[in-house]
Amino acid sequence: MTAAMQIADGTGVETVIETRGLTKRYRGGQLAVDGLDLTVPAGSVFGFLGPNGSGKTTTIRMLMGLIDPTAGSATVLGRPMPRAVRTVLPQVGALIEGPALYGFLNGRDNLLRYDSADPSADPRTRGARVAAALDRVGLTSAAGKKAKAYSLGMKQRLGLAAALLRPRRLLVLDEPTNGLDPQGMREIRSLVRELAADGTTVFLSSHLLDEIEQVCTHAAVMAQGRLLTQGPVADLAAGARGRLAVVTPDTGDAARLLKELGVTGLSVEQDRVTGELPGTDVELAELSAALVHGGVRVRGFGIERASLEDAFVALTGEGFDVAG
Ligand SMILES: Nc1ncnc2c1ncn2[C@@H]1O[C@H](COP(=O)(O)OP(=O)(O)OP(=O)(O)O)[C@@H](O)[C@H]1O
Repeated sequence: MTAAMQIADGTGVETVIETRGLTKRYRGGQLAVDGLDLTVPAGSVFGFLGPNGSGKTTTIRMLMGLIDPTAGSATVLGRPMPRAVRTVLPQVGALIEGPALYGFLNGRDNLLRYDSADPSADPRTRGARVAAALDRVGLTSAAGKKAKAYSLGMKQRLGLAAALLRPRRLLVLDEPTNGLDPQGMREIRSLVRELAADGTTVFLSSHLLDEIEQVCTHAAVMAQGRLLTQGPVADLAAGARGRLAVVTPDTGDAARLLKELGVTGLSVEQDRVTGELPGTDVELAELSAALVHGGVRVRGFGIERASLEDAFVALTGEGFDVAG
């Protein structure tokens, strides 16, 4: 790692994106991002999660130096943005609000065009670079097809290929799977995993909790311009307590007994009863013994792992509703 990266306070973890009090108020008065303190560790796949309109794109545009913050500061790869935009951006591959492609050119020619727009790219090795990028995103066989005939997923992949024409330390992807079908989503996800395995830090925004859980090591959760929480995905999910789940044909009796034992938020579905444990010091063995004692035929008993969605609900007191 180079000296250009920062060492986060006390932790020894290198950070590739760091913001302090980052704030954006648009001219119309809209406070889109409000005092954001974000820390993205090197080597992470960092999910920037929030419903539509929560300020994700605005944050990314500030990080990339496309718009100026109203207040606060941001460093990317250890350099202040937007001041160091010229030194930082060549090291960052970005895919923001869909790739800019020429529909009348085929995939390969689109990439050749991108590469020739880069003054530091050696024209003698251009063909090889483009071929490698096409291969990386699985577009080699479709390279001769016009980009306008590409599916949305292929267009996204071509955009990613353009971002990968040179080695990058950081990839910034704004809603990379937006509008894709499940197959397209899987392709992008596996590509992100491969890139991360090669050591590239990936920062991606999404309004899909599920996606963040599947692909990200770390996440930050935004709502209405503010950061609700950030950290390793496993820790975020663990922050929300799992639900007790009992599988039994005697759901009525089970629900009644569990209620007496202090379990709240009970819900019954077919042969399952789930609910919130009354406290952290509850003996699960006692609960199951009480059920059996009460004549309930217990076929399954345990705590269901909390998901990021549970954590989000616990944080906001509401579901992960996507507005708009
Ligand atoms: N150029 C602009 N001028 C004024 N307000 C804006 C502008 N761009 C965004 N906003 C507002 O700022 C808020 C945050 O928008 P932003 O696009 O950053 O959210 P987002 O989380 O990226 O959502 P989406 O996924 O829908 O893009 C929204 O209320 C939006 O209406």
